[in-house]
Amino acid sequence: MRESGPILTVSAASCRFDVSAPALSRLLTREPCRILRAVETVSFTVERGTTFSIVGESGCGKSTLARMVVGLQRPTEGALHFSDITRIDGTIGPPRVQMIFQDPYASLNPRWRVGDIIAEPIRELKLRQDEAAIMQRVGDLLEIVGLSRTDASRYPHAFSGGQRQRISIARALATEADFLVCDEPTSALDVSVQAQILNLMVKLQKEFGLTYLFISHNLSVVRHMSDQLAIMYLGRFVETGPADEVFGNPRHPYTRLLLETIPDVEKPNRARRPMSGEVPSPIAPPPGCAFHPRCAMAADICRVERPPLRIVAAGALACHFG
Ligand SMILES: Nc1ncnc2c1ncn2[C@@H]1O[C@H](COP(=O)(O)OP(=O)(O)OP(=O)(O)O)[C@@H](O)[C@H]1O
Repeated sequence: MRESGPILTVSAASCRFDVSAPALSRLLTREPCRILRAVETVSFTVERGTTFSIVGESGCGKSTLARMVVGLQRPTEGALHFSDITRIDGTIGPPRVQMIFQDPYASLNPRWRVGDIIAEPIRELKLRQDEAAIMQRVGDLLEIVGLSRTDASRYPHAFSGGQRQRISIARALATEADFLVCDEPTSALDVSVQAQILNLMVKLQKEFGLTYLFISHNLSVVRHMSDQLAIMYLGRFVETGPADEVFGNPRHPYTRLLLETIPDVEKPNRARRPMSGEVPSPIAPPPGCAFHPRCAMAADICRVERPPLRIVAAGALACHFG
């Protein structure tokens, strides 16, 4: 039974959106076509049972990449491939992929009881035969995520944000998912609740051998749960590698900038540098290295030549000076 090895391989995947004005209006105004490059030639593999995190500021293409992985968005170029896996019950096939969204208020149907929300995928996928077995499984799942069996009869509005995110996780597990794409799953929650949900996710990963693709704008959120880390800027990966290495020895000036904005629990009085500058438009990215307008190290070459992502130590880096 293969329990390790790549579960997802993404090969030079790009996603471009045509955001041009309607043809007639372009004809009249002579405005050219406008192509927005949300994700540009991104390649990576995710190993089974591990967490691969993608971090970057708002608008850098993280959600578009997540949507491509779950099949909600087709890549305009490149390919994504899930490897077949062998499950505990001996069945072989592609992994079941589920997404956990940022907003646990919007992602649960307010008119459904929690029990029906979690039971729906079990019924849909015919994972249990009779109603008693379905409700037994719903109760088990509620307990697995730290809620109580009796919560099945309540409606989502009766729960806090953190509890709702637990319900979302239970619903994802109800499909017997192997691979969870988590798009900012804790960013709508209070800091103390964030830690509880992250701890739950780590526990579930160990218990069920889950694989996570974890998306966040906040490096501190992914710090303790990532195996591999990719830093994304304007649609491209600029630094990748084992999480310990990227945190311990950040090479890209953008990674260092992201790290400087994290509060340091050991040095609470250290001045936190705010993020300077804005992410440029993905419709008209700057020439050369897209980060150069915000980079304190930028030299002439950075303004004209885009640094390719090249192998450095156990990871990869796109910087002329790394
Ligand atoms: N369907 C679409 N049509 C046109 N542009 C889009 C579409 N979806 C995303 N974009 C654009 O693609 C770029 C990347 O967006 P995306 O949501 O992937 O970034 P993000 O890093 O997840 O940001 P956020 O954290 O704010 O969601 C943005 O400029 C966004 O406006």
